Amino acid sequence: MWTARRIKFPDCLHVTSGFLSRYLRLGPVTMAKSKFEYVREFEADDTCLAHCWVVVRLDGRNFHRFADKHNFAKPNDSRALHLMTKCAQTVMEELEDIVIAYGQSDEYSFVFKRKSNWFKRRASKFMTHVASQFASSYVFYWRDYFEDQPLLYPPGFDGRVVVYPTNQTIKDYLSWRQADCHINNLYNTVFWALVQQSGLTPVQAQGRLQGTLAADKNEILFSEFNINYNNEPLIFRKGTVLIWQKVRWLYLEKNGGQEESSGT
Ligand SMILES: Nc1nc2c(ncn2[C@@H]2O[C@H](COP(=O)(O)OP(=O)(O)OP(=O)(O)O)[C@@H](O)[C@H]2O)c(=O)[nH]1
Ligand SMILES: [Mg+2]
Ligand SMILES: [Mg+2]
Repeated sequence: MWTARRIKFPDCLHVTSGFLSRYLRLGPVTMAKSKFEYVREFEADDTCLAHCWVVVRLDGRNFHRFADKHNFAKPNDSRALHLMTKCAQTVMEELEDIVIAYGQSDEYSFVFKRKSNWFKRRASKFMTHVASQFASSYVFYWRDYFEDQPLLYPPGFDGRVVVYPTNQTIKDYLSWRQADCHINNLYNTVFWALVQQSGLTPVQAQGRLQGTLAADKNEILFSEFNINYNNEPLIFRKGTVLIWQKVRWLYLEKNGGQEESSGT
């Protein structure tokens, strides 16, 4: 049974540090070949297949609610999209070997180069580093994009890793995400026009759009709302691609003030 005992603070500190130092001293020596070593065998090998493109895709957790609570504009909130892109940019700058990123709505995909050996290609390392860097950036930069809208609770992002074996499959993956952006955005643009401009209820708007094809939706937008879908902003229709750009940068040499350029 535990009994409450009054320990003066310095005594307590002494006891704690004595305990710690004993364990730290023994730690490396005993743990290296201890009988406990076998537990490492429970760790799964999650090395991504060699020579393949590795994709980490993040997606906002329950962003339907998050968007509502934070008064995102419907169907697209430019602040939210640009904040997502700022986070993706931070991920690309802070982590290694990401060659391209693609984002739309509450998701971003990051493609690692085929020959990347970052963290020995362990999927869990790729995914957790991307997710944590992205989520912390989202909170860190929130105020830069949502000046008058306080962040009401911490957002979360799920992540998955998928490995693509050929250039064709990675191209098709990116095309698939972009097609998803297009289909959802066309639907949402008409849906919210019907609700916001024609006064339909969400259920009525949904009913009106049931069974319609892309051409029908374009027609509704044009004939009823004078909107040419092709003139909608590209960022809404196609999403955002981030790639590295080679730049020449100038610096001044200490002596002589001569300008030189260097490729990065
Ligand atoms: N109003 C508004 N909502 C957005 C915007 N971007 C994303 N969303 C919301 O975020 C949702 C993203 O869809 P999903 O990722 O499929 O759904 P989710 O609610 O995040 O749920 P899970 O991903 O399954 O956790 C959309 O359905 C919208 O409700 C935006 O710019 N404006
Ligand atoms: Mg989501
Ligand atoms: Mg999503």
